[in-house]
Amino acid sequence: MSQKKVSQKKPPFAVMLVNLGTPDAPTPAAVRKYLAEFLWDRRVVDVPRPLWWMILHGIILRTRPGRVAHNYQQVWTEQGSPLLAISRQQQQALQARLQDELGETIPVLLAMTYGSPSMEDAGRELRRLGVERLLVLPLYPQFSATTTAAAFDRLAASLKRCPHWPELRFIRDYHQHPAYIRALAQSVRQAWHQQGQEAAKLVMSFHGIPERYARQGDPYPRHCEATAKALADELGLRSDQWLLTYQSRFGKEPWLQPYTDATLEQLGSEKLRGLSVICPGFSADCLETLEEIEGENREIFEQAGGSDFSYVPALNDRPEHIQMMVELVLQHSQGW
Ligand SMILES: C=CC1=C(C)c2cc3[nH]c(cc4nc(cc5[nH]c(cc1n2)c(C)c5CCC(=O)O)C(CCC(=O)O)=C4C)c(C)c3C=C
Ligand SMILES: [Fe+2]
Ligand SMILES: [Fe+2]
Repeated sequence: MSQKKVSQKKPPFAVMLVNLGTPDAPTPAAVRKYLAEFLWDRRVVDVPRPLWWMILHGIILRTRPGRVAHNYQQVWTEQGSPLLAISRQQQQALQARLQDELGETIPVLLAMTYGSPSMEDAGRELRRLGVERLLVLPLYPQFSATTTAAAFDRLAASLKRCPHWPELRFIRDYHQHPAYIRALAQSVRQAWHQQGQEAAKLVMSFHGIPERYARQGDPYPRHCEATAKALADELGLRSDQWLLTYQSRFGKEPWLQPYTDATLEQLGSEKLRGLSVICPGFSADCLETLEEIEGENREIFEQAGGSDFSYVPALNDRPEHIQMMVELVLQHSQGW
């Protein structure tokens, strides 16, 4: 969006939406560059550096980018990567809604932890606008050190050589926020209304992390469990109507379980008719939802014998999602 159109009067504060980041193009070279930055972060992979450098550069970055670039090609849009295109829509919609709500321009910037737009890009824009207070909203409803803390590290690194710090507030998570749970429930009800009936089962699939990280204290699985339970309660589901699973496993060590793909294979083999999958931890549709769930996991379920699969899209720029962001911003900017 055109951040240059913002008026010259100093805004009372600005909001920075943060998400993971995505390759610049669905090509092996661009995916290699993205994975090289992302997978080098110790918050993401904590294997000792010399060994990890050899594995990453000697094996993973030689073999994975070709296959993953092919996957990105399946979901790429005219506006580029879905994650970036949808994040831009969220940015525009939030700025417009804040303008309506507060009657003044609150600049909303977008920054990615990896790749572009970078935190430095956002920092330059903040300086141009004369912003002195910054509210950072990482679009990860559930806290994990692998995502939320990594975003914080990246922000701190971008400020290391910055002589003009803004006052900072950082939203840690919103995994049980009523407006978030309501928005998720509404998206499920709408999907079921459009398909003419409720699904027999709702699978709530979250991105996984290594089990070891949770044992070391990452509260992420507790946050996912709380979100899933709150969503099930909001929808009035019985305990046999929903399941919590974890997707996107990477590497050889055990990740959080049950795994989404194994669960869907099992449900398919039981000849389940009517399965909806929602991914509440993804605020924007991306490779992991569109290709892995709507593509790959649908196929696993159907090939095992299941039928009537549906994927409930991420909250993206749905009005209830943007309203939730407005509520978070108003709550966390008090006194500014
Ligand atoms: C290697 C370890 C990984 C951890 C830990 C991890 C945690 C994690 N990731 C997300 C959200 C997203 N991940 C996405 C892609 C993606 N994730 C990993 C690895 C880990 N993620 C990889 C290697 C990739 C790239 C694709 C691939 O090579 O398979 C994305 C999608 C990005 C896009 O461009 O669309 C998101 C979003 C969360 C929420 C999370 C922990 C809670
Ligand atoms: Fe990931
Ligand atoms: Fe994946």
